[in-house]
Amino acid sequence: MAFVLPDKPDLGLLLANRRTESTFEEIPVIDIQDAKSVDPTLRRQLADHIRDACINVGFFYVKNHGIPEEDIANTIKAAKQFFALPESTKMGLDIHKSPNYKGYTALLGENTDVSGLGDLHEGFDIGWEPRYFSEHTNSPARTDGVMTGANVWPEDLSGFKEAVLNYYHSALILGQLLFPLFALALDLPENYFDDKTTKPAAIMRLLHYPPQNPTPVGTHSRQIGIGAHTDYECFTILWQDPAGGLQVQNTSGKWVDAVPIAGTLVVNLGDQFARWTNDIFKSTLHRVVNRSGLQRYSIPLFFGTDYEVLLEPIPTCVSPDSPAKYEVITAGEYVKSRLEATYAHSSKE
Ligand SMILES: O=C(O)CCC(=O)C(=O)O
Ligand SMILES: [Fe+2]
Repeated sequence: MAFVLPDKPDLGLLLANRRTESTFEEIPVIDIQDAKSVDPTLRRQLADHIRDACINVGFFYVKNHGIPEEDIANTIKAAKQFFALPESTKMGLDIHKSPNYKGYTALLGENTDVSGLGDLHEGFDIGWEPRYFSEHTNSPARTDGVMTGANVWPEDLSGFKEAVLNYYHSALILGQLLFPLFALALDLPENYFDDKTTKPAAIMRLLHYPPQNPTPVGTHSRQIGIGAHTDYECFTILWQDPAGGLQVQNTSGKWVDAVPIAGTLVVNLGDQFARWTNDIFKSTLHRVVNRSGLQRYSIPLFFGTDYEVLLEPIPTCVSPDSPAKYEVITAGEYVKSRLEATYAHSSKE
């Protein structure tokens, strides 16, 4: 579905000058039901809303996202069963044993904010599963260069793998729907990312956050659910349960609650998009503090370009006044270096 852009000779300056320092108090909710409309005006309108969110906030909720509620419910049920397993069983799938960070992360195993003392969550990470996808799609065999590494799965947890991969597959479809909208939001042809996302590079996590003790007023705990960080890939698709606790920092430094809204998912931009756009799209700092008194579960899926793609600034996002800020490296090298830093403190080597 090609969308013909009107002539915009000043496009480069126009986009590069879109950089904003505005702050925000709320995270917008965007209905994406027109994402595949045959009417290009509706797609353009939707992309304009997305652009506003991307240049001002870096976060938005999506309504009508298309991931079946049943897939979500089955995956959360599977996550609860997995995290209830004995620690020794989960440690059999220790992420440090896997090439490229697949498997189980114990409580405090990650330290997302280097000034923190470890994150109060446990997690389970997967990526692309070749056998499943060759049965379900026509995707060719793939290699992931420096990010190559097979998934690991718990034994004897009936239905776990199917539930998790079903959700993963649905979330990938949503991601593939969003890429053309991000392209339009950048005044690029809708298919701009097609040849850069031929074999979705997406890591998905199941996360479990036990409730944390209240911190005395005026003090800040150095152990929270997940320390303040930005994500590494282009964008994250996040399901969060009703317990709440996700917070997003605005440009004034205030933490704004990303309150769970039933029927929506949160989408936030990551550092790959900040690099593509020379920071015109915001990769916004966020964290989780689970003060609900409840067990909290969430499912982030981090969607980036193919791992061998170079993260080069889009020409219209640089100008003499806004020169390129970032060294050009491949998506795989970039993601790998960020994962190494995150897990460095719990690495046994
Ligand atoms: O659990 C959440 O709500 C957010 C998780 C997150 O920010 C991440 O895993 O990068
Ligand atoms: Fe994150």
